[in-house]
Amino acid sequence: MERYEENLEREKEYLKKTLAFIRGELDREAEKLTDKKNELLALRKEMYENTVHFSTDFTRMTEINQYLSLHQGQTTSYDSTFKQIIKYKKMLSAPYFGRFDFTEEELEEEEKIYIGLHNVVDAETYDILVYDWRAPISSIFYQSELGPASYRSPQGIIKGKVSLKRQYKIHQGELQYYFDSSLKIDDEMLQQVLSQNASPRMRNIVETIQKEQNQVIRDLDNELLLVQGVAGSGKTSIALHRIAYLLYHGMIENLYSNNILILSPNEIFSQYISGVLPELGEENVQQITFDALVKKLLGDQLKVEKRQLWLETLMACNPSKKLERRKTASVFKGSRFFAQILERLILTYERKYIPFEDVYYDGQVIATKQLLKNQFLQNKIGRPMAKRLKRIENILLDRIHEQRKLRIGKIEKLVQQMDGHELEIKAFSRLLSMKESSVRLKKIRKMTEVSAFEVYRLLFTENGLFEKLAKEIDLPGEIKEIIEETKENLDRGYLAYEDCAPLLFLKLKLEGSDEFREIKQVVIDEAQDYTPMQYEVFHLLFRDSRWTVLGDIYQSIDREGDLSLYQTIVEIMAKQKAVQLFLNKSYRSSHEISSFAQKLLRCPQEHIHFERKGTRPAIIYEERRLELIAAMISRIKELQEEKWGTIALLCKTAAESENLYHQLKDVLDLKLILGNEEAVETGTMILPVYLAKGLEFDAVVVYNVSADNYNNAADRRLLYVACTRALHRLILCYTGSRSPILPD
Ligand SMILES: Nc1ncnc2c1ncn2[C@@H]1O[C@H](COP(=O)(O)OP(=O)(O)OP(=O)(O)O)[C@@H](O)[C@H]1O
Repeated sequence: MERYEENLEREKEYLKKTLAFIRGELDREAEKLTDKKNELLALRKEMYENTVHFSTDFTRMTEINQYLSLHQGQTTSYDSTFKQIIKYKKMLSAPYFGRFDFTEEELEEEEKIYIGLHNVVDAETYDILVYDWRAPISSIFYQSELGPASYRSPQGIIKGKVSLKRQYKIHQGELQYYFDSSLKIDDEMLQQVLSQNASPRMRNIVETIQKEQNQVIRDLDNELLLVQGVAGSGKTSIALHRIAYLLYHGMIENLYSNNILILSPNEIFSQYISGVLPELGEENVQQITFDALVKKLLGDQLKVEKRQLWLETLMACNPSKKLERRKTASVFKGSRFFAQILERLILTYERKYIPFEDVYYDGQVIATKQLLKNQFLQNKIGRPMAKRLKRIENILLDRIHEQRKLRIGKIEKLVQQMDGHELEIKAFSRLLSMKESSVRLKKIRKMTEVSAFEVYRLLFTENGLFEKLAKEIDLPGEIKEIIEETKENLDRGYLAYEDCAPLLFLKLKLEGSDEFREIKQVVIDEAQDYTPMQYEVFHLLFRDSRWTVLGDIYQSIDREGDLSLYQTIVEIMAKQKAVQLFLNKSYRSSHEISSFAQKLLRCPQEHIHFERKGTRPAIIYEERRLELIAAMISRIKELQEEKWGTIALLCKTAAESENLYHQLKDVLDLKLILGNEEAVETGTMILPVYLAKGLEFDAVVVYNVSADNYNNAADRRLLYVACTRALHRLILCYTGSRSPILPD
């Protein structure tokens, strides 16, 4: 104890010194900021006074440009000082959270390495008071135990010995306590973090990143990193910390926040995770949902079914032959077999369906049908079809242009012979020529314009074409009906959710795309929710990107998922260096909730839960619905009195959520979430399970777990998702007969 007190004093001294240094730096940076601001204002004034505000004069333009580039440089410098100030201010509350003592091999001196959110360096003495958690040496803190340890530095592997590992609880600049951990980042700290209330925004976990998580965060070797992790294993958290890590190292490799893209399941989720990167001192990166991608690439011309509507249809408890067929169609259209059919469709279209014709100009053939076709089919560098057709169009238009003068001359002669145009021969001739050109252009474009939608439609409308292209491919039993139903949809300009990815695939193959050229890193969360066809689309869109793909096959709600998905992704992305990692430990739910959720799965996964004791999940049964509602109200009121920050009442569908909301809203303080909200806030809310994917709540009440509502394999996975959203309390309630999925 005496020793602890002694060390505590020393640690307090170090903290005091570090804080004093940061305050000094803050003052200096603040001064710099004022100077930079004044310089910027002066430059703006000078620019305003000394340059013209509008000019087509080249020399004046260069002058303006010089000012603009100076202005841009000064603004960047101002921004970087401003960011540094924010970083220092944040660090005043807790400049670091851990320390380890390291002696490098062949060096005598032991170094005390303090780890925090950012580097704190004394530029005069070169002393590093705090190391950024992402610095190469900091990996030891997450990765190594006491004893021999090493880390990868830009100069190679550095070996040495760790003699101490310490963690601190610093609050508002005060050291409250510390403890030494001999083995791993101590459970005590993690216990504390995990016993907190859930937050409506995801938090950073930088102080307690675990060894297996650290491996994912710091992997720089692989171009494709796949992570299968159980519910609550930290996949989303890791994805965001990985982005922060990549950005830190990106300073060397020119990777900036605008080069990274997160594919997010929905807008609520996007909002939920949007705080982590700024908390880590980084700029947020772009997030996009699949629906938004469809809109971006296809525009507004078609009526497109969004994922949420598809899920709502899927979850509805009125099974019909049509719905079963749609599920089959959705699996098939999401498969690589269908991608193969679409590839064959493109080849067939190229050879048979482009209406090449002889092109005439001024009574002469300027290109024969055969010549055009030959030119088009010559494609040694694998250019997309639309680009090759455009090239042909340009060649034709160039040829026409060459002969246009002659043609106008001829038209003028004809006009001269006409009555009534003697005074306007030139103008009238030009008008006639323009009319001719417009008719001709239309004719040419009939050959050279290709619409992905029309090509897709052809597959379902042209008699026998689908069967012909599907040779040696196993088709679903009801393919005729599926073709017919797709045709009906397309004929009325309606694109079902399962047709979105195939149409995008076709469009990207036909036209190519430069839309996301700047993207170098794509992060896909909830990877199990995308079909192989969607991965084909991502591959075409983000051709030169590296990938971090994280998912849990047990949480796929619209299809049966299995581990083969990851192999499929490896094949589609075709990267030289790919690796798959597994995360089996879950951190979200209490021990009791985790064990309960595991029992829901028919084939329990390899799963370790973090030992945080809680209350056993409760299952409420009432004979009548009204009694059930009354029981639920009283339980939710209890939860509210217990002061849980976020309480979610989860229903199977949006329709059920809405219904229940209207029955409860006068007695309970609660919000209805149907997917259009900006974000989920604290309080009690009611929402469909599929919208709660990826989120978490202190307490979860799952409504209507009856045999009618939850009975098949898909319901099992949905219920698993629902239960694994809970941190501290889980209540399930039903009336009628109990779902057979629930454990005894
Ligand atoms: N190392 C850690 N330290 C502290 N908290 C952690 C750690 N790892 C995960 N958590 C916490 O566990 C919870 C679950 O994390 P996260 O949502 O990232 O998991 P997930 O694998 O994406 O979950 P799911 O697949 O169920 O949506 C979060 O509250 C997160 O803060």
